[in-house]
Amino acid sequence: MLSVTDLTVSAGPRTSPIGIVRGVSLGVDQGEILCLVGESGCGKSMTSLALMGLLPPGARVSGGSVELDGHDITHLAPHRRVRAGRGKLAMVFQEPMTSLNPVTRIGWQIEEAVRVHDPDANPTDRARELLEMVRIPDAANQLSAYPHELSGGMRQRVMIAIALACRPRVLIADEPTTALDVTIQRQVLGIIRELCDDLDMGVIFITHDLGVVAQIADRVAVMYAGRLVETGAVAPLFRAPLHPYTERLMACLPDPAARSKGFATIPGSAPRPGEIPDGCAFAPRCPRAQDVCRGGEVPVVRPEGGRRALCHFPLAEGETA
Ligand SMILES: Nc1ncnc2c1ncn2[C@@H]1O[C@H](COP(=O)(O)OP(=O)(O)OP(=O)(O)O)[C@@H](O)[C@H]1O
Repeated sequence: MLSVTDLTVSAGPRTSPIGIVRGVSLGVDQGEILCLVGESGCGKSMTSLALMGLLPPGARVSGGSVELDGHDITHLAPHRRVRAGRGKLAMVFQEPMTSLNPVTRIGWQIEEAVRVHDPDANPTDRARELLEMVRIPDAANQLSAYPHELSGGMRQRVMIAIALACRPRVLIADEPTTALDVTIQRQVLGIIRELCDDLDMGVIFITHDLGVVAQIADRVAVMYAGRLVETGAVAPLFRAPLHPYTERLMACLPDPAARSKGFATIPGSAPRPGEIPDGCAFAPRCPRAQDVCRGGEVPVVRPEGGRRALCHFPLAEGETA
C-alpha cells in the first residue's frame, strides 16, 4: 500500500549535500504494523517527515520515491495531497501538548480536521465517533474539554482521533508513547493495534524501545546512520538477528535476572550525518568488523522469509556479535 524506494534525504548545499536518510526502501501493507527502530539521531523522524512531505527547512528529498496506493507522492506538498485526495497518510507525534491548541476545546480541534478532510460528514457527529474509536469514555461530553483537562494518555488518544479524521491508509506514529507511563503506554499500543486491524490501515511505528517493538510490531526495520541495516518479521528477527547492530541493540535491553552484571552498552556512538565512514557505518563499533567492512559496497544478505540485512559477516542463529 505504501512503497518507499531508495529514499534519500539531504541537508546542506546542493553542491556538497550531507546525507541524513540514505537509500531507505520499505513497504507497509494493509493491517500491518512496521516498527522503525534505531538510536537517537539515526534518521527515523526525518524518514517519516519525508513521507509526509513535512521536512523542515534545510532538508530535502534528494532521491528515491514514495508511492501510496500506486500514486507517486514523493514531491507533493501537503496541501496538494489533500486537494488531490491523496492526503491519506497521517502522523501522530510524541508530545500531544505541543500539537494540540491549549486554548481551544478538543471537539473543535477534531471538527476542524473533519471539515478539511471529510466535508460531507457532520463534524460534531464524526468528532464524537472518532473519540469513541480511540476509546475515550463519555465521548460526547469530552468534546467540550480543553487539552489541560485530559491526562497525557487521553491527549495522545485525541491526537490519534485527529489523525484518523482523514481516514488514512497509513498512520505514522513517531514515538507516540515515549512520554507515557507503562500502563498507559500499553493501552495506547492496544488502541493502535485495534485500529490497524479494524480499519485495515498500515502503521509505521517509530520507536527506540525494543520492548515496545516486541509488543506491537508485525515487521521491524532497524536503522543505523540513515540506512536500514536489517528488516524482517518480528519473531525471527528477535530470535536470530542477522546484523551485529541489531544483536547488540537487543543485548542492551535491561534484564532483571542479570542485574548484578550491570547494563550492557554499545561502545562508541553513532556517527553524525556528514561524518559517516565509507563502507559499513557500524564497522567502527562492531566486534566482528574486518578490513573489508571499512570501504566499498556492503553486501545485502537475503535469507528466507523476506528478511534482509546489510552485512559482510551476518550472524548465524544463536551467535552473538
Ligand atoms: N533541519 C535539519 N537540517 C539538517 N539536519 C537535520 C535537521 N533536522 C535534523 N537533522 C539531523 O538529522 C539527523 C536525523 O535526525 P532524526 O530526528 O531523524 O533522528 P531520529 O532517529 O528520529 O532521532 P530521535 O530518536 O532522537 O528522534 C540528526 O543527526 C539531526 O541532527
